[in-house]
Amino acid sequence: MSTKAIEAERLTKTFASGNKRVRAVRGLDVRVDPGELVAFLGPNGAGKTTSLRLLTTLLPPTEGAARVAGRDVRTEPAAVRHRIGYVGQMNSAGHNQRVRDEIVMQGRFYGIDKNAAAQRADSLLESLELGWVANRMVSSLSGGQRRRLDIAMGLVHAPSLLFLDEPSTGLDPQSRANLWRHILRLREEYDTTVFMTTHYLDEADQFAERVMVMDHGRVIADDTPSGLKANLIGERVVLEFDSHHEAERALPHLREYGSATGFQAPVHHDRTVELPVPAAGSCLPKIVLALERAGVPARSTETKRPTLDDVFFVLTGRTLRDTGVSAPTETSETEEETP
Ligand SMILES: Nc1ncnc2c1ncn2[C@@H]1O[C@H](COP(=O)(O)OP(=O)(O)OP(=O)(O)O)[C@@H](O)[C@H]1O
Repeated sequence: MSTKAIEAERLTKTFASGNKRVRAVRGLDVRVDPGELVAFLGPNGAGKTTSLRLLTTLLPPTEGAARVAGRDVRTEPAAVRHRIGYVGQMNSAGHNQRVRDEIVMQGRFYGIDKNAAAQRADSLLESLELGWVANRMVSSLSGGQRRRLDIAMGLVHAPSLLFLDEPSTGLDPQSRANLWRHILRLREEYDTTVFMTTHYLDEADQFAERVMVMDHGRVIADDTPSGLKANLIGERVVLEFDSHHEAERALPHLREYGSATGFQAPVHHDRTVELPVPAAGSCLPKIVLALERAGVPARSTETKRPTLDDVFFVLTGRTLRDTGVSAPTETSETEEETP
């Protein structure tokens, strides 16, 4: 039996849209180990939500197979649903319910008895720091509290695997940070595997153990954030010289150094030269020494480390902004503090 939390092979979804066929997901292969936190990134329309809906049995695949939480999405969809939590992009809780009642009701929906559902609700309310709003109406919660309630509802039946579709979209930076603190704590407390989509590359970089990038329905990269950055971009050292002329004089030495070590060509701009290197820590002292020996010492040096934005650009030819994803919403909402 599979020990993977998610194991999908050649998962495919084709939609009929008028007389056209939209190939939203084209042969998705995913393997996620228990306990991993995987971020699924991609431009708008890349196929992320459709993939999540296939893995959570909300959509049947056109082709391919997947086992999620040990069960087959085609033949055992009910068993899969019982074993996973899914938090979609829209809030699911009812506005006119009290927060705690909403979680208990969700637990009852999953067949948990009344006492156990109440106990679970209390424990989740505490973990997510929502205990003090337990008796408030859902409609009175802030955006960040609402999102945490969604997560509590997704976890009420103690699933080992949680799918989150853009959990932090629309939250202000403080609420995003707060939400993340809770997601990470829940992982520690309950050992939950998390598979999530996000448009915030900084979040994926900081919190995900693995990043999968999807474009045009296919996974085009799958690695740790640092692996993606090192393998696709590498680091760059920026050398500043006393003048444009000095920088020009240094160029042949840097080209020579670059070609001897297999680096890409240096880029000259006014008094600075930028040189791609695999690891600045070990290369920089050698470069500085080579320039001193050649009589064109650098005035200052700086190391530029790539971001996931750089990776995204190299992979898709676009920045997330180009793809139509709006910048983080700076809402005026401020997360209320626990009194
Ligand atoms: N029910 C549907 N019928 C027809 N086409 C669909 C349907 N659902 C999704 N699509 C199309 O499938 C493609 C992938 O959509 P999907 O929502 O999975 O992308 P996404 O990566 O989640 O995008 P976003 O970042 O905007 O949420 C898009 O071209 C979309 O228009």
